[in-house]
Amino acid sequence: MPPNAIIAPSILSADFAQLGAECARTMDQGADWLHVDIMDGHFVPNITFGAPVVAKIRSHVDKPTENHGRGTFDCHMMIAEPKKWVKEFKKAGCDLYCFHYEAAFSSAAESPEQNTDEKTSPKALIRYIHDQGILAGIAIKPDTPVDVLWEILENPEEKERPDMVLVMTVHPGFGGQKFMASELPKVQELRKRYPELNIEVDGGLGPGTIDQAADAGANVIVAGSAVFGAKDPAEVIALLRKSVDERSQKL
Ligand SMILES: O=C(CO)[C@@H](O)[C@H](O)COP(=O)(O)O
Ligand SMILES: [Fe+2]
Repeated sequence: MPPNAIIAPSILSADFAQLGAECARTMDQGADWLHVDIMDGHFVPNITFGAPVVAKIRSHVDKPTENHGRGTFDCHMMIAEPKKWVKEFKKAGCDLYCFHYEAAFSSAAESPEQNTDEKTSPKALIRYIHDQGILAGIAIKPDTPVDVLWEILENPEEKERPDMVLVMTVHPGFGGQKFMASELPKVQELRKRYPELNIEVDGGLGPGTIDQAADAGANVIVAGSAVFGAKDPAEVIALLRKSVDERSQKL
């Protein structure tokens, strides 16, 4: 059976003028993790905020007492140079550093396939993140086939294997976009091969789309506009959790 449901509201849809209070309130409403979207204006056509803001909001939410525990800061790094920022985000309070596969290779290579530099490979970056004492996640955009992950997930070196895979269900860059059901076969394939893996979906998740994602096998659910735009965010969080927990029993 897949791991338990983890509901991770994306604070991209929160009121940025009151971020600390918004984060604390969302945790009180039943969130497990907070999903923190970091965008640099290069990897994606949008800019959010950096480590100093993460450090400030960290003080409004209790640190998790165990890996993957309540209060985990799940930092989704939509940035062109993921290795450069690991230490700073760890210092700021990031618990799970999720970088994009597409950004992990040396910037000198024109495409991941051209990269032959082991030091800048995804597995080297995962090892580096683990060496800082935090969890590592790897994300793929809609245009990236899931097959690129097999080699990374099958690595016999535990330190070089990710703790979570994020399958984007929108093109990264903005909240409030339409859910892409076309990405769900990636989740199905991942779940078939890795029954115990934390598989996160991000983009367009809410009451109308959760059942499809849960049926495919996703257990970590990011929801921004569906939670922060709801009249009753606690009800939406509970509904997302119920869908995942019920459906995961049938997988
Ligand atoms: O990473 C991203 C967007 O790039 C997401 O985390 C969004 O912020 C999710 O927002 P909704 O689609 O749930 O509104
Ligand atoms: Fe995200």
